[in-house]
Amino acid sequence: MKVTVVGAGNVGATCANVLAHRDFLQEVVLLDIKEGTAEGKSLDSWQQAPIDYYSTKVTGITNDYSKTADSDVVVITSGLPRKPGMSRDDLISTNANIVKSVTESIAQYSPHAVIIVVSNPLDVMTYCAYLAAKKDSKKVFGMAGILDTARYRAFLADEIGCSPKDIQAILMGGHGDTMVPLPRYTTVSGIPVTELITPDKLTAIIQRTKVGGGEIVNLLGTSAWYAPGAAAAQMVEAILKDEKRIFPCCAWLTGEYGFKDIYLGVPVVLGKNGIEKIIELQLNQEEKTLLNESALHVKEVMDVLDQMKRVNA
Ligand SMILES: NC(=O)c1ccc[n+]([C@@H]2O[C@H](COP(=O)([O-])OP(=O)(O)OC[C@H]3O[C@@H](n4cnc5c(N)ncnc54)[C@H](O)[C@@H]3O)[C@@H](O)[C@H]2O)c1
Ligand SMILES: O=C(O)C[C@H](O)C(=O)O
Repeated sequence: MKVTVVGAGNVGATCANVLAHRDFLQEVVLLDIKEGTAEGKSLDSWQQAPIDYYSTKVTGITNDYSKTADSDVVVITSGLPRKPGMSRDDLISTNANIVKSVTESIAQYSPHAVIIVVSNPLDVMTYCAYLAAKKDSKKVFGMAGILDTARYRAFLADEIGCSPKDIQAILMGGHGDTMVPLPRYTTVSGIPVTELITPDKLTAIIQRTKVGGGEIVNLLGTSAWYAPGAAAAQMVEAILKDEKRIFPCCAWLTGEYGFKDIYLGVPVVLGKNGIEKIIELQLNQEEKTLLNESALHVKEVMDVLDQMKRVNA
């Protein structure tokens, strides 16, 4: 089993480090375009191994894709993060070029790899990787829903005064302010969340979740990495261990939920073949309306990418 993480910045290095801590792989390859970055972080991670008691070695590489050959899973985190005042969509032109060229190199050396995209704007960068990889959409998908759901669960745990471990939730839609947390599908150890929290508090938490990425950008001047890196690692583990975990992921829809030819966050089953199933929940009218709004926004930004491709063709 071989895993490559492209981009040894905050998210990529965290993802590789979390995978090393899980200790089920021999090696994680970490690649960056900037000389020394992946090598330095890999060395640091290896020096943590005797302390934290793991044997997975992270190998750092500068841009030599031959060393990533025959990866089973590749996580793409290369690209600019946003700064305060920016939206994720503002990153489209820079990151589309990066994601396209990285995906082409990955496809050349690891034609059978499952590709997990993390770079923003997430839904559209996943589409960009899908176009560049020219492979089954079940093997090209994006990480966002696990992170967004984790934020929602963490905020609920704070409010209810319980462990975040006991909160189960699902969230759908694009990775942006139009994402759709689903209180009807949120429980606390089996108890409907609405029995433990007032409607006003729940509405406030949903709103905070939607702008959860921006909250961190405003605090740090760059975007989050601990939870995003761990979320991507959780997807890698589910695939390589064929766990059949159910997670919200950014998946290519071919009619599910009434949408076609769009990447959007939906619940899926993750296993050794990538996305093994898209789960279709019964949404009520309000939920459908919110999901439609979110899909419309994602489609608009996908159209910008298609337009950029026509101009550059
Ligand atoms: N999907 C999500 O939920 C989510 C969460 C957090 C961050 N992100 C996104 O992930 C991306 C990375 O964020 P970060 O905080 O790690 O940024 P970062 O700046 O810390 O790291 C990005 C790394 O990519 C590298 N890079 C740039 N071009 C490259 C190329 N062509 N090939 C290889 N490496 C290249 C850079 O040298 C840098 O080390 C951003 O686009 C950010 O918006 C997404
Ligand atoms: O908010 C960002 O720009 C990064 C990421 O998408 C996040 O949600 O943390």
